[in-house]
Amino acid sequence: MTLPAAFPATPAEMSLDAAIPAFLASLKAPTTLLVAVSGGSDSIGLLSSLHDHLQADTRGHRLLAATVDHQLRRESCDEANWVRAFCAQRNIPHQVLTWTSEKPKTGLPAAAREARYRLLAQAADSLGATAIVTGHTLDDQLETVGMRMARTEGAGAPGLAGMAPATLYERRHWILRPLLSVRRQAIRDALISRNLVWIDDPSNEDRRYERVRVRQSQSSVDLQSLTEAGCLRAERSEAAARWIDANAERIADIVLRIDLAKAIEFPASTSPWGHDSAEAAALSALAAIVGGKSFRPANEALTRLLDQLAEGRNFRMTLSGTLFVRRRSELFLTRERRGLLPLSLPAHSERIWDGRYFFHNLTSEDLQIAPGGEAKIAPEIPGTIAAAMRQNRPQIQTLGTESERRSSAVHGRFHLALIDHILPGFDLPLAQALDRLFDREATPFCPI
Ligand SMILES: Nc1ncnc2c1ncn2[C@@H]1O[C@H](COP(=O)(O)OP(=O)(O)OP(=O)(O)O)[C@@H](O)[C@H]1O
Repeated sequence: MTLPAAFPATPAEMSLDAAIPAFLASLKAPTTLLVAVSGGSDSIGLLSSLHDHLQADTRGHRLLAATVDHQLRRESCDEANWVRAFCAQRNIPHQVLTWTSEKPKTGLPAAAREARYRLLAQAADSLGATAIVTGHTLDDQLETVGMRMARTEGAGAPGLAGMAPATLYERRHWILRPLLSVRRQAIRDALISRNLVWIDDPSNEDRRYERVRVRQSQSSVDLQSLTEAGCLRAERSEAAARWIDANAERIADIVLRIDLAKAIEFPASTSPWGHDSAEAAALSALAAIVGGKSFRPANEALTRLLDQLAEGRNFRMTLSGTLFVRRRSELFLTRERRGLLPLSLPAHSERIWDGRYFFHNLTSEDLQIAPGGEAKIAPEIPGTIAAAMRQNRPQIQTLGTESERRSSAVHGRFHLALIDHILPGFDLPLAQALDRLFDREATPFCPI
């Protein structure tokens, strides 16, 4: 088994004092690390160990810390101040980031996580940090996979690889997790032996949260199976990337063409059109991207596409909002016509339209993005694809009756919903192939 890049060096459990030097050694260049510290044992262990090991480090890494005050519990402000004092004693620059906006009634853990990463990313920008570092442990990893197993479609599903050691957030900030092979108890033991204390968050024991229930039940997942799932996911991503590079071509704004005669002979196709094949991995990613979705199609739907392709006849079908049209040995993909909605683009705002285009309104005028922008239609494009193209492109309108193009005052670019918000490091090769296909700036390089 070859371990891909951005992957823990060992599938065995590690101590805190082994994991941190291994992590520091894996950094490719001098790095400014912004450590996300809640004050709990994991992040205090992470920060104190990084601080200790960096005393003797001469490679020029820098340490910063930030605490998010979610304002969900009365004690949260005191806890953030406690972390501030902990950092001050060690001369580690620290910021408290406060989540001030109104809290949702449902989905609070997910909303809090979104807010936390947004605030940490803003802090990383303002402080000039190269990467954000979190204290996720092997226990968190096993809980995550335990929860995903309850919902997933069986062995081989990408989510079973768990959290990646490096994840790119908003195509801009790498989030690194050096403690994914370390048990929470090992961190606590290390802290006790150093006479260090931490804060216990009472919501970690609250059985209303699924994560807590999973933690308190027996899990059948282990580090070995996790590592194998991670390797499998990374290998599939690489195979899909090679397949896309070799076979997919963008022939108009968001219309792809695949030469099937060539694709079937692709070297990685051990079982052409099988679920484990490179084309299945590539086509499921392309279906999500072209359709503007942040998740891949379900297995059952993907099977229908693969079965059609195996039959060899012309066909037309939709999958994940993507229209697939086969004409002899060519397969065309574009966004289907259904479900395209207008979206307001207020003055100076940034919005994503249809999961496919990002717009920044640089004007002081309220605008709207509507389906039906101009499309140049080449003669080789089949009629159904051309009809969809006339609807699926964006046009910018003023809010009055008269519509007007304002391309100079509105900045627009492709948005690939599947990978642009959160990109697990396993899928980095796939993201790089998609950058080439969509002529985008390269994905920022990973610090480890
Ligand atoms: N309030 C906070 N401020 C700063 N960092 C935090 C905060 N809460 C969590 N973190 C960071 O996230 C890591 C994981 O924390 P925890 O497991 O409590 O969060 P979570 O809600 O499970 O996060 P995720 O859902 O992203 O896994 C912590 O070790 C820490 O690095």
